[in-house]
Amino acid sequence: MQGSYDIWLVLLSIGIAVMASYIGLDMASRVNLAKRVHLRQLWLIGGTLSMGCGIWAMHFIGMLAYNLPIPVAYHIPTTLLSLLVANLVSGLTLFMASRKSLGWMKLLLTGTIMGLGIAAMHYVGMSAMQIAPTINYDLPLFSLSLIIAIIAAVAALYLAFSLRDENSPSTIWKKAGSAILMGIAIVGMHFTGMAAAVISPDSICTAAAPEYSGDVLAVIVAICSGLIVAATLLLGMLDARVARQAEKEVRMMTRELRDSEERFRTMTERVRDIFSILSPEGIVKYESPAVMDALGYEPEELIGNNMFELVHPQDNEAVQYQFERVLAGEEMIRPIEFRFRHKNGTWRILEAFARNELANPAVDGIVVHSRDITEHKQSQQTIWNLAHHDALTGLPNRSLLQDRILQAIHQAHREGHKLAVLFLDLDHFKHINDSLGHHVGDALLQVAAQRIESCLREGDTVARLGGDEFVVLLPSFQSDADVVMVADKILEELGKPFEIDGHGLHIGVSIGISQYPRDGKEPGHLMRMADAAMYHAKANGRNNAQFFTEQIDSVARERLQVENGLRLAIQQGELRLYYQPLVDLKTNVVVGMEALIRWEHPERGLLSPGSFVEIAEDTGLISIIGEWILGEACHQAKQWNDQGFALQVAINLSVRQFDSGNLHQTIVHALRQSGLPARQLKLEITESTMISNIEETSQLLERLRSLGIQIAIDDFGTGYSSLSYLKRFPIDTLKIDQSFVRDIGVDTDDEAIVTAIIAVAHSLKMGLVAEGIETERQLDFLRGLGCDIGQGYYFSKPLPPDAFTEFMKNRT
Ligand SMILES: Nc1nc2c(ncn2[C@@H]2O[C@@H]3COP(=O)(O)O[C@H]4[C@@H](O)[C@H](n5cnc6c(=O)[nH]c(N)nc65)O[C@@H]4COP(=O)(O)O[C@H]3[C@H]2O)c(=O)[nH]1
Repeated sequence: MQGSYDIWLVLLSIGIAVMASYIGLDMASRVNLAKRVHLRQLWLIGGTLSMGCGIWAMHFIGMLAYNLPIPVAYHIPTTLLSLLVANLVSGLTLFMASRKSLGWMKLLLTGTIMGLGIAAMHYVGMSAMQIAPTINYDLPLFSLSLIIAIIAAVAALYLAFSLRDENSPSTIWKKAGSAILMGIAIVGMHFTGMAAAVISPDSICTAAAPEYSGDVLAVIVAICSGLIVAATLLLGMLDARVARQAEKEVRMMTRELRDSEERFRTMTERVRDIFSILSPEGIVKYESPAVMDALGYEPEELIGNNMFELVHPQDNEAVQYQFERVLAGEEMIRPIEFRFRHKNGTWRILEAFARNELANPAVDGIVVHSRDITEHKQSQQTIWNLAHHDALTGLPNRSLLQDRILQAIHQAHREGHKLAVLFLDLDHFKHINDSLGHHVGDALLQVAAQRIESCLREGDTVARLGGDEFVVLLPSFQSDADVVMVADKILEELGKPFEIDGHGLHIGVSIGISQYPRDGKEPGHLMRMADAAMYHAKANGRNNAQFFTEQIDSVARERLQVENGLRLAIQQGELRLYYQPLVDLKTNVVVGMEALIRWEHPERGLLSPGSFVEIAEDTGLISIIGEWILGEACHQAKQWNDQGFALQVAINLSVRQFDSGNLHQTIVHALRQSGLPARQLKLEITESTMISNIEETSQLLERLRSLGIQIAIDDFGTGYSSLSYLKRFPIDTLKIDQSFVRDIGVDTDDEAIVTAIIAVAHSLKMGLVAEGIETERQLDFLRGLGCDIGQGYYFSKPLPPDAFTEFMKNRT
């Protein structure tokens, strides 16, 4: 029996096949893309039903499209069975398409099962036709329908699997194309199967009466399944749209997040500052990479650890306190500094700011921004040390000492105890420094500093003020005996010989002690009092310690008064030069005079040099005074020259004038200004001046002598110079000190010394001046030994210029 096809129903079945295929592809994606398990299950069930119903509807409508000349009825349970098969096949397709992987073997096997399943649905559906005799099948076409079904199933599965991950707008078209292909293949299988059916020409409908008209059934099935398919499609499209929208938003947010993360990372990675996020308990939640460079830790090593465990124990409480304040919502105005353990075990100094970001869900912690300031601190410390310490000995300098004394005074005041300041001046240091050179002097000071330190306890301070002056601060003591004990220890230590650069050196120390609150209440005052006591110790024979007393105070005050008065005296012209004649002992002719300074004090009258020259030397005022003396003496000598008294003027030079560096210039200036010939100028220096800085002094004297100026050694015999110096220095005259002359006729020892000095001078072809001649006997003795020139009260006391002029006039 031959049937005919209703073309509209055929087209409808093709349409439904294509839609069902599309649903299959779409559902595979949806199942795969669903993130949650229950969503996957929902899409799987929904997809199975709509795809199964779609395929089944295509098949059933395809069957209805075939019009037989006899009425056809369908056995409902069998028809429903075919529907079940269609759904099982769909379920299997979607399940397999949503698997993680699908190898070729699995694909072929599953595809074959599915193909056979679709065929089974078809042939089960066919068997629902209630006609007799039963339908036979043409084997080749039947086989072809199976092959088409399998190929279509494999292709469908492959496409569903490969397109499932794609979710771009173009995927819709890919899916649509694939769905058309698949739909045609399924329809092809169906109609091949239909073509394989051989219906006997005498077939009749076995049903009593057809339960439903084929057309009505087709429309109902088509509408129902179409609705299911369309609803599923709509749902899928809607879902896709929502998903695309959501995805777009997620993409935008992701981009923004990525950008901001990038910005944050750039900020935290490229800067040397460390950013940390801590929990309220101090547990590290985030650490920026800079922590590696600064503190040696990988960020991961710190995350999860308590930050406070790495803070220096001494700083921990302060850091915790600050952290608690931030936790309480306080804002930090100034950064906190603390030591933090580097991975290598050393301590680094960090400066940190913390901000409470607990309320910010994106941070949810305390943000700490810290910076390693160790180097900065160290250089600050170095600068501070340089500014507050003596470069040679490394001891605190004057400025730091004053600060320490001040602190100690505050503490002593609070706690009601006493403190002591010991002023130390090394004895004979200058001599060693000048004679053996600065390098020996420096080394001596360094060793002396160490020895002083070794006598002190922790908390005491020893400072170097410069030169050979040291100050010891004892911030607390009970009785004077404690201070005496320290002073004695220092005296003992510095009294031991020093072995420096191959020289065995002996020095001592003079110590002056002042104490708070008895002697003064502020650092400068205490230092001055200790200094005054130290002078007293020096005057007391050196190498001893003296407490400050009222009597010392008056001496110190006196010195201060003289110093201040002397400054005024220079400005107000109170200084005078007196002249004492020098007489040729053979001819009794005045050949020269010695210029001797006097201070015409407005209240105290005429003061002799003994009361102010030493102070002028100590304070450095001697440089200005010495310059004035040179100018004045040369000027006066030139005047006498002009009056016909061509005399040589002798001027005393202080050792400090040699230190000034401009002595040569000053002398030349005085000679040029006055017009006095250089040969009429004689410079008197003491033995100690001569041996201080031997090289420089001898060179300077040599230069002066080359101008025609004469050099005399004053007070010869009282110093400790070696006779060998006499040969090394350019000396014209030796002046025998008056202490030897005074005892001529009294002390034979002194007479012997005078005799020896005269013999030495003669043998070295030097001139001789004996000073302090007061008696005829002294004069005779000296004259008898061949002494050239004499000076003393016997001839004249030092005279002011006018009197000296008179004296000269009277002599001629
Ligand atoms: N008892 C006694 N004394 C006599 C006799 N003949 C001279 N004299 C004193 O002996 C001192 C000699 O001076 P000098 O040894 O250079 O010792 C000087 C000198 O070292 C220093 N001096 C004086 N004038 C100057 C000066 O212009 N510059 C410097 N740098 N020092 C000076 O002061 C010292 C003392 O000077 P004057 O008091 O002027 O004391 C002078 C003088 O007045 C005498 O027969 N009997």
